[in-house]
Amino acid sequence: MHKTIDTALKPLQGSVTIPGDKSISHRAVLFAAIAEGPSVIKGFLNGQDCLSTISCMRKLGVKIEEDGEIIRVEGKGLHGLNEPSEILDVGNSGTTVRLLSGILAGQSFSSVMTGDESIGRRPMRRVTGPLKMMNASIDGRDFANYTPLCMRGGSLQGVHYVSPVASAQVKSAVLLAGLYAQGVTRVTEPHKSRDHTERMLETFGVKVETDEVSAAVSGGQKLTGSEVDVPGDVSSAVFMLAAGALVPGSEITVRNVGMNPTRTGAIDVLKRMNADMHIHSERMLGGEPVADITIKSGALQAVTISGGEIPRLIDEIPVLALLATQAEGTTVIKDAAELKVKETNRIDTVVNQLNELGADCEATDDGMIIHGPTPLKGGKVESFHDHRIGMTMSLAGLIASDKVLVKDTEAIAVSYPGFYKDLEKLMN
Ligand SMILES: O=C(O)C1=C[C@@H](OP(=O)(O)O)[C@@H](O)[C@H](O)C1
Ligand SMILES: C=C(OP(=O)(O)O)C(=O)O
Repeated sequence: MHKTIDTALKPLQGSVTIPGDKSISHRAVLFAAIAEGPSVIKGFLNGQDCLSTISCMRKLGVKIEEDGEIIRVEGKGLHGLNEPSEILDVGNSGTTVRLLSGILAGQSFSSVMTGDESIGRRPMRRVTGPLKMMNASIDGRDFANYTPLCMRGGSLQGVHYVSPVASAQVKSAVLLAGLYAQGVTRVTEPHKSRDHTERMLETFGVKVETDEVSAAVSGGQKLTGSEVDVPGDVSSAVFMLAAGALVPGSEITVRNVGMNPTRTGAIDVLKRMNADMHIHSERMLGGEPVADITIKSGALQAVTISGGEIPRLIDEIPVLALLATQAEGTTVIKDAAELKVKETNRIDTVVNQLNELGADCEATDDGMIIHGPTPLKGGKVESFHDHRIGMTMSLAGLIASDKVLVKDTEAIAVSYPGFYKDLEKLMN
């Protein structure tokens, strides 16, 4: 499916409510499945990735009822999952394959996970390595680095894993395996990654010990079924905020934005870019901070984005790059080599597709350099089946001088199925 985006002829106005957080929705289903007793998840994201998590857990024998944004899960307890008779298909979801690896590492049965072509290119040794250190038996292409992964676990031993990458998927997989392991399992990262696992394990009754860059659990702790309220996904909200910042004369409000400090790097960057933004109605929802954000369009300044800030905005870099094409000065994004192992190599795809429309971006080894402001022109661009690239290029179409055709936009349903509907609401 291709989508043609027309230049926005009038300012955006009004408000949208941001749908559920993808990271939190995955975790809610996974943790509820291995908890004892029923759980109810409210505000669940019905994106393709989270639906892949539901489908894998069903194949492991978990009863899950879907009722729009409300999901009911009959927990099976830590040791109640069944050996699956079919291959577990994670679709396009890195979070599903990596977090589920941690749970499957604790099962004495055999299971096989695979996913789409993009998943088949993403590195899995970062999780299978530490899980093997804990005593899980895992095989796959290139010595368990690529899917399909074949796992048989059980009898795990706790470890202190010092991860070379700041990755919440690695941290979560190891901590989940740690629930099945003898003794204490600790993960230390170079920078703090999103901490939804630590927060939600506590909601399910597990004691997690944390400090700035480490998290630890003791094995054998059971989870108790719970009620989870999923806040809106800040990663999706940033697309709407960018639309409001870019289309001249706009003033919009995005509601229900998850404001977990491990996720709000892009909000900090928008402030540094001088975006006219007001954060209000701050509140707590399901153990996570939430707010509404009003933004007006206006002149933007170039910024430098690097270091410990990168994990706090890793998924927002494509759209921040688009904003940088319209900012005064040179934006430098570095320390972001992780972008190369996402759904696409997001350094190359972002730089090449923005340049197709007349931007002035250069790829570097660990990021990109963007010279702005440059007017964007119409054209045909690829999403390469990467949801974040599809949304970024669609927003480029709003400010380009002519129509932009974005290819394969169905991928957007991976994280934000209502993206065009929300955008159209702001355009009417
Ligand atoms: O744990 C999570 O829910 C996620 C962690 C991040 O990946 P890494 O752990 O690879 O950094 C992020 O890019 C992904 O969209 C979701
Ligand atoms: C990288 C992403 O997700 P995942 O790793 O779950 O595929 C993303 O949502 O941008």
